[in-house]
Amino acid sequence: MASLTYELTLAGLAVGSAAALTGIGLIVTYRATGVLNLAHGAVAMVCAYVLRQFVVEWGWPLGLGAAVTLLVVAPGLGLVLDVAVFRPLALAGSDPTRTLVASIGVFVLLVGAAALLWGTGARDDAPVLLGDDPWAQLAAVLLLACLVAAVTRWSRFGRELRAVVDNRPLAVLGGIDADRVASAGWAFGAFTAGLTGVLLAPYVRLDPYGLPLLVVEVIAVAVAARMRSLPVAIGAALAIGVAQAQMTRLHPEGWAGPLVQAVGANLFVVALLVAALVLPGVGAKDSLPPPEVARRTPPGVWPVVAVLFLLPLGFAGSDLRTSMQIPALAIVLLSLVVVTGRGGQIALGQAAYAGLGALLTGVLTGMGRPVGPALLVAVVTVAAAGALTAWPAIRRHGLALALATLAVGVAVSRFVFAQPYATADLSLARPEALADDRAYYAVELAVLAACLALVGALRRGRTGRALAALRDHEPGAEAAGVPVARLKLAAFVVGAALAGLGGALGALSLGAFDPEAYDPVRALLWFAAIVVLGADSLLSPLLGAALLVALDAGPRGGAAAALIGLLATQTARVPPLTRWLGTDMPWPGRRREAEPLGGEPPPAPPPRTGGAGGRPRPAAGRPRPHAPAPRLQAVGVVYVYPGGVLGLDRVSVEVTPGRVTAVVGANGAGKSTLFGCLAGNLRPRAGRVVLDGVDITRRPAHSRTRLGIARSFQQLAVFPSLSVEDNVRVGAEQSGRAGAGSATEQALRLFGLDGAVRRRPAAGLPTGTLRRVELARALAGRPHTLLLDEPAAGLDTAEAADLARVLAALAADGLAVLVVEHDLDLVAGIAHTVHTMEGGRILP
Ligand SMILES: Nc1ncnc2c1ncn2[C@@H]1O[C@H](COP(=O)(O)OP(=O)(O)OP(=O)(O)O)[C@@H](O)[C@H]1O
Repeated sequence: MASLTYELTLAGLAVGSAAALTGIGLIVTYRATGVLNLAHGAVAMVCAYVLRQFVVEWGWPLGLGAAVTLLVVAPGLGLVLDVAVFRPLALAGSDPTRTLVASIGVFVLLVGAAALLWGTGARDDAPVLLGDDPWAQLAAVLLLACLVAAVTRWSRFGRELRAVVDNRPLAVLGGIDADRVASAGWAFGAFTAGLTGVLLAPYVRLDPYGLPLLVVEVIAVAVAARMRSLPVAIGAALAIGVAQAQMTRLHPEGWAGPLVQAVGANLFVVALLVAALVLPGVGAKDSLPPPEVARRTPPGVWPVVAVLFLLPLGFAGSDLRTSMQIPALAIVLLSLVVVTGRGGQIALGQAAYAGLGALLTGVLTGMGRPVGPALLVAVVTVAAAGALTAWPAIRRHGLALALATLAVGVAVSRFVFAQPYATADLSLARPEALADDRAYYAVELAVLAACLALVGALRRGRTGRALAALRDHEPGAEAAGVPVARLKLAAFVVGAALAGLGGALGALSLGAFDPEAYDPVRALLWFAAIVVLGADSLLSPLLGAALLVALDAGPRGGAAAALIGLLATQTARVPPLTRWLGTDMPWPGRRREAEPLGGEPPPAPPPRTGGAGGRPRPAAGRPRPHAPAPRLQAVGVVYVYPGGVLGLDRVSVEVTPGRVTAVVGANGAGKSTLFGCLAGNLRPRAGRVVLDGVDITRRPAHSRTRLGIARSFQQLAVFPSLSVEDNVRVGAEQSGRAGAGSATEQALRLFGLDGAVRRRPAAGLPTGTLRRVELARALAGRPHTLLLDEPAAGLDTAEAADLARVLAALAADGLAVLVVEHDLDLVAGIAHTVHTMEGGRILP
């Protein structure tokens, strides 16, 4: 027994050391470049193919082939990725999320290129470099880790690397060539990827898909190490490797048997799930950047598309069968328009929902249920699964969200689609009436048209505006009253249902369940496709599905992946394709600097005040708050930041109806912290926030907005892709009060935004105009209390004076106004009460 334990431990160490190698490569690249390279495994796969090409195909000696592969090809590939993909993105001022999309593009491009060059079949003759001696592998890993540690600790390059990692702009100012550091990071990362690839290739099937995904699973060890600690990554990799090997001894009887074995064989996937869904998220809190400007599709485009989609009705045989994949895939891609295009959420697990839809339909029809009801039950079940899996993901952003959705996709693929107990003997027979391919294609088209109409209506209406607001500026959307968590969940649920429906229709067209069709790599390809075509466009799914099916129907697979991948790596240079058709100008596009309205001067802010007793009063058009205005109070509020900094120390303050209350103080005095506690973005450790006697301390931000407490932001929080009118409308619609239309009109009029500017997208309008848009949005919800965080920031003197008049008038009209402001002139002119803060306290 002891010897079996020893043998299994050795086997586990071999797997663990390969995983540790990946962890080292991922962490070093991330530290040097800020990029978590999802394509690490694809680089590993390409290097394994290259070594095989040298040694098996061309007959080179193994040593020479390995040296050229590891010391020339792999670092060279890393440098090419740096120069051709990631540096241009950094120079274009790209955000981490776009960089993430580029790394997905590299993944898809390399997988596609490998399929084109070497075919999609698995090779079992990859050369063996170190043998299966785990000690040799372990020694190689430890040697490499020591080398990395020594270089980073003691060499000049190491000092530069640490400086760049700590603060890149500061390092550059200090004369460090950050590009050189990044290039070295890419070259080293690619070298470790290459080493992993050539070590693993003989023991796993070498094909374009398997190895890259295997390496994706191992990202768990880098996440567990918080993308920082090499010893933790190596320890986690070895521990999981050994535990996975030891689990092969378990053979429980009964229903748990296959499940335990599946877990045992996929412990890295379990670790990825835990790392992505349970551990705190890694990476910056970015979302996809919003599209710049919404454009209308020219009227001629849709009829042309309709005719093209009707053409296959005249086809027969294999052409028709191939065409039948297009509407099904278009529905799957449409799910990404909802989640990614409109909702701005990264979704890398859609293949799982598509596959589950197909699988459940197959199981139900296999049990004798008719196809229609089976499809319906399958879609509803997949929607529920979407809710379940999205729940842990919805509080994550950017990289963390990408990993969470990817982990779900990989887990479903490994634990469901790859398991014989789930997919054995599954066939999907169409009903008699739809046995004819042409009839089935017609039904698919009808379903696709219905889905397009549904998503189109969703995008145009109140939910579509709220989703766009969420995508454009999440805190701003929350402040406007959008229930962010619920809306994200709804987007993921609708997305899962659409993906499930498309997946089921695709499987029904084939008459079989093909697990390869729902491989997690597909999900990456679909995501990249919808992003490069234009994520917030109804045309993209149609174009994307036609492109992917047509290209992959050719003699060699991989052409579609290569093309889409290439485009996804070039988002800094190539705009989304549907832009040429005049549809929604979608992401990606650089956010433009604020620029004046071409030709049209910004309308003058409305000093529409005046009235009895010399007190300013806004025009009768102001959206009226509910009366009488309740009183907002902070009572003994204490707030402590996670690092232990005391933000607020027993602060009590009252925001009184009909008065302007100002809070002033030096930088770091605690003004923004107080603001956050009142608005609901920060939860106090002690004390209460009270509205008209009711404790609202635990109410989230959007719910406080619905109670009548509106806020503005220090940094502008408008929704750039929406028009001025829609920005304001979101505030009116989400406040939960009736009469959104008239409230929008009144707010637009009050702030002089009811002219031609109302139809302009907020992107690119001058700061002064955007401040008014933000205030109009806040007032459109008919609040009784207005919290303003440095409202004069970025305004010129005239604009600040106009703002002061409006605020005074609003207070005169009964509103409770709190202003946190540096501009003491503004405060002196309008405030009835001024509090001074210092060191987290209100001075007596
Ligand atoms: N996220 C954070 N983590 C840790 N400490 C923080 C954080 N945000 C603020 N602080 C600290 O809390 C204290 C209060 O900061 P706060 O931002 O509320 O001040 P402020 O008066 O609004 O300053 P400013 O005018 O510069 O915005 C400061 O000491 C600040 O350094």
